[in-house]
Amino acid sequence: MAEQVAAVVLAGGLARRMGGNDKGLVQLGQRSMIEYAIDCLSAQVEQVVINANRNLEKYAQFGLPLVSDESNDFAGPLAGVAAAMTAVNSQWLVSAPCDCPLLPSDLVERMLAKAQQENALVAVAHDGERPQHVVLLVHTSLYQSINEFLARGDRKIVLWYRQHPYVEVDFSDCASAFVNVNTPEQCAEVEALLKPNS
Ligand SMILES: Nc1nc2c(ncn2[C@@H]2O[C@H](COP(=O)(O)OP(=O)(O)OP(=O)(O)O)[C@@H](O)[C@H]2O)c(=O)[nH]1
Ligand SMILES: [Mg+2]
Repeated sequence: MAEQVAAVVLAGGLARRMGGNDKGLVQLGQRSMIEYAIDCLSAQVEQVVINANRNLEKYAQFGLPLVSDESNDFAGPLAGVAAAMTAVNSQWLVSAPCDCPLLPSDLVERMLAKAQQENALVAVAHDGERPQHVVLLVHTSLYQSINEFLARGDRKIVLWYRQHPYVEVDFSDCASAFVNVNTPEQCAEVEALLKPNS
């Protein structure tokens, strides 16, 4: 287990493509969508926190620390990363969205190894076709940098991390691990990929 890394599962968005239903709580197979990412990350780091902005009493049932964005204007996933940094005391924070139920079981070790090897402060997962902008490893010393970026009204994660030494981490060997469930139709597609009883 990577002790110097904590993780946040981001569930703070509006989920408009899911008809506004809180995406982390949408049923996928036998469970709430967020539980897949929670389980995957809990096996890789000591501390996992949930970032959510609605239905907090329902998210509390997962028994993990819960943090909401510091502002209530839905400033995007980076706001969730910053909020999570206030709840952890690790050197690094990994973020993953609640709508990626098939994440790699070696996500954290590969992100950390590459960041350390390249002296980077941010690592971004790359599936071979595109960077996965919300699957990040971020050094927690960048907390203030995120808040300054958001305070300027900026939102785009890629514009933020390009200001810092960053690396892309190649996960093209398991690209399907980043399958993203944004719509009810995608829920049905991904349910077909889940192991029985999961
Ligand atoms: N904390 C926080 N997380 C967000 C915010 N907006 C999006 N996210 C998270 O970022 C991740 C990727 O975003 P999307 O897949 O577009 O999710 P979304 O914005 O809820 O969904 P759409 O409205 O359909 O685009 C998801 O895990 C969201 O929960 C936000 O304003 N605050
Ligand atoms: Mg998504």
